[in-house]
Amino acid sequence: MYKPVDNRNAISIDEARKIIVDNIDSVKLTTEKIAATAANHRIIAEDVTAPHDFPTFRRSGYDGFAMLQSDLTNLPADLKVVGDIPAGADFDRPLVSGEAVRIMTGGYVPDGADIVVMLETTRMIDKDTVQITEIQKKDNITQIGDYFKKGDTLLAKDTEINPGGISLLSAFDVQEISVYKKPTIGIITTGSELLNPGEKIVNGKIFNSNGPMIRDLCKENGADVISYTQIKDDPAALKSAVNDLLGKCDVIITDGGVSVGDFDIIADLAKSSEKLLFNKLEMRPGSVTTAFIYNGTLFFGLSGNPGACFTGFYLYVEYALRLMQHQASRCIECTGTLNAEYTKTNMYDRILRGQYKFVGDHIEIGRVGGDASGNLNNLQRATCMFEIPRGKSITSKDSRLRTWLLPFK
Ligand SMILES: Nc1nc2c(c(=O)[nH]1)N[C@H]1C(S)=C(S)[C@@H](COP(=O)(O)OP(=O)(O)OC[C@H]3O[C@@H](n4cnc5c(N)ncnc54)[C@H](O)[C@@H]3O)O[C@H]1N2
Ligand code: MOO
Repeated sequence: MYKPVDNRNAISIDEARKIIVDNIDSVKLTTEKIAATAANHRIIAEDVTAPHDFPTFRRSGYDGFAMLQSDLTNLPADLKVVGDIPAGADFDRPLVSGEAVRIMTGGYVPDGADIVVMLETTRMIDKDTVQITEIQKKDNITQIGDYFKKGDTLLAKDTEINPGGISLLSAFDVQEISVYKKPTIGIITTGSELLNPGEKIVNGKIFNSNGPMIRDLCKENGADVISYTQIKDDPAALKSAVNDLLGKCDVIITDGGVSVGDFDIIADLAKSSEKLLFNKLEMRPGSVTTAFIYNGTLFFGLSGNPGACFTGFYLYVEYALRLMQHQASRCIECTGTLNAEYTKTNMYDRILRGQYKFVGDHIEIGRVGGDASGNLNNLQRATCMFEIPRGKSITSKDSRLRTWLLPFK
């Protein structure tokens, strides 16, 4: 018994992404408080402002001597060294005319002092007297609040924190912050041909290579993969795997079974969903990449072909995962210059896996490995993807093509 072939409405990459944007609110991430030092690459959910001025005391920018500028009008000037201020030390009285204190970089500049003279432009003429011979251009003092005033924004809401931000939070002893919870993901790979690791390879069977790739792509895009299952092409098994995940995941990603075959069970699930977002794209590979909302959960049905799975993830799932975390895609869209003629043509835009390099003032792009959608020989090596426009003409060398530079590559 064969299924009839369904007619699907093909849309462009940009139309599909617009649909994702319009429906991303179906996933609303709640917030949680976490330790600031554990927040690298998390997205801050509310502004963090400076609890006080920074620096909190007048700070020396150099190792040298602190003194009064008015003592330096006639050079050479000999000043009495009345103390030593190593890093971390306080000084218990204001400095007065004729005095200098030895001070270290970052040291507290005592009241009264209004200049720090670098060690290199001083000399000790006896154990307690320092002599300054050169005119000083700068005071070398960082004033209270020079870098931040109390109430200034340290990190704005929706910022992705990086180690620089962690440093900022630490500088102000902000120990806990509010961040968006990571999107929770359930992955279901489908296919009766899929072996489990360690099983014997026989005709018709393959190891599941897309599942582990999707799992790590999700993780590197800030998501929490809370479930990972491999099922046969069996509608009952799919239903049960989906039911187990509903309500627990923000997004469910399936792989395989989205085409028009008799066992394309995801295609059937998509049809029974409350909202089909798309199930045919004017691109290859990955033309059957599907997205839909089923029982309130956002689903992405990636193609089983490894090249199509890879392409579909970067163009749509990465885009959506970043969007739900209030971030732009990390795939940098730019124009690349093709390094060799490409002769294949197609009725749909073809997205090739490639490599790029910066050459002078442009980005040179070229194919890497095979272009068949089932070919996985370039998944590791591809550092970019680029678009061969649809149509009947050959794409010549030096064509300028829409390109996406891939993150973490
Ligand atoms: N009559 C038609 N047949 C096909 C069409 C079509 O339009 N009409 N489209 C072709 C295109 S294009 C693609 S792409 C595939 C899409 O197929 P599915 O996404 O439904 O995926 P499957 O049929 O399940 O598998 C395709 C291919 O990928 C292998 N696979 C599946 N899962 C994995 C995995 N986890 N790891 C590695 N490889 C996997 C699977 O064994 C197949 O070889 O449909 C074409 N057919
Ligand atoms: O979706 Mo298929 O990957 O277009 O070749």
